[in-house]
Amino acid sequence: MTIALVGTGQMGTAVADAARAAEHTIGPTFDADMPLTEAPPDALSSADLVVDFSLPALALDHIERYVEAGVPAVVGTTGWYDALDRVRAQVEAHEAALLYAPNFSIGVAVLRRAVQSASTLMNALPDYDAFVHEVHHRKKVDSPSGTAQMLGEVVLNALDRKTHIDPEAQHSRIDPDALHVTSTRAGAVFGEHTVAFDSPYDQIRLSHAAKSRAGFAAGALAAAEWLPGRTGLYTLNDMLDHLLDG
Ligand SMILES: NC(=O)C1=CN([C@@H]2O[C@H](COP(=O)(O)OP(=O)(O)OC[C@H]3O[C@@H](n4cnc5c(N)ncnc54)[C@H](OP(=O)(O)O)[C@@H]3O)[C@@H](O)[C@H]2O)C=CC1
Ligand SMILES: O=C(O)C1=N[C@H](C(=O)O)C[C@H](O)C1
Repeated sequence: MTIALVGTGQMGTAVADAARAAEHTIGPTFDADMPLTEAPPDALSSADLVVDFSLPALALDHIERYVEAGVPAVVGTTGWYDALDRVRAQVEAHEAALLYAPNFSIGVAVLRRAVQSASTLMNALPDYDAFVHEVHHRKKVDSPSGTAQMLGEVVLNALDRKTHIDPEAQHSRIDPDALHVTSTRAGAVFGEHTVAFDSPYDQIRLSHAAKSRAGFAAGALAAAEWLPGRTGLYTLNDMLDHLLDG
């Protein structure tokens, strides 16, 4: 398969390494020096699929281009999920194929299921408060991380006593109805996510820590191999549900 890469930074490099190791070909590549938005309309025509790990601010323009060009796209770039309904409408109108995930690590997909189960139990246990915390490297441009937002929504949807996510630093007491989702940026941390449930008696923590970017790249490559031949808007969970649950 010939894979076009949009974004050749930390993740684009990891995906290229994984793709070459699996004997795929890296086709056209785009970055700040060769922006996709300024490339000719047929710039992706030699690719079977595009993998996008670029900048949150560019994601929607890139997605529009993939959909209109009819090239299947795996999108790892975070920070655009408020526009999900618009993207879904674009994908459906063009019968395009797009798979996105805030985190392509299979371990995070397992964590998500564990958080879902724990949160459902916690709904009946009002002594437990909940919070989400994430830690990433200093170069990360968006916060909270896409993964922390996703995990926060899983908790929010299961806990009737939480009405909204509050991602901001607090300068006064937090609203008890808010789910506090916080971020730390330090050093070269690949990505750590914790969902915790805290009671007067104990604290339960569900955590994932990436050891490198290889797990994200492997998940993105698995998605790239799964998507061609399908149409619609998919998440990594749809793919895993299909592979694991049949
Ligand atoms: N879903 C997942 O599993 C994961 C998602 N991510 C997300 O992926 C995104 C990228 O992360 P990361 O690789 O660490 O970031 P980097 O900053 O290392 O890479 C960003 C890339 O975007 C490129 N870029 C900048 N401008 C343009 C443009 N106009 N057109 C095309 N490309 C452009 C940069 O180009 P240049 O190199 O020339 O500056 C760079 O190659 C983030 O949103 C991050 O949150 C990260 C890890 C895992
Ligand atoms: O920018 C990163 O590095 C990462 N971003 C993703 C996110 O925002 O959740 C996934 C991973 O944690 C690494």
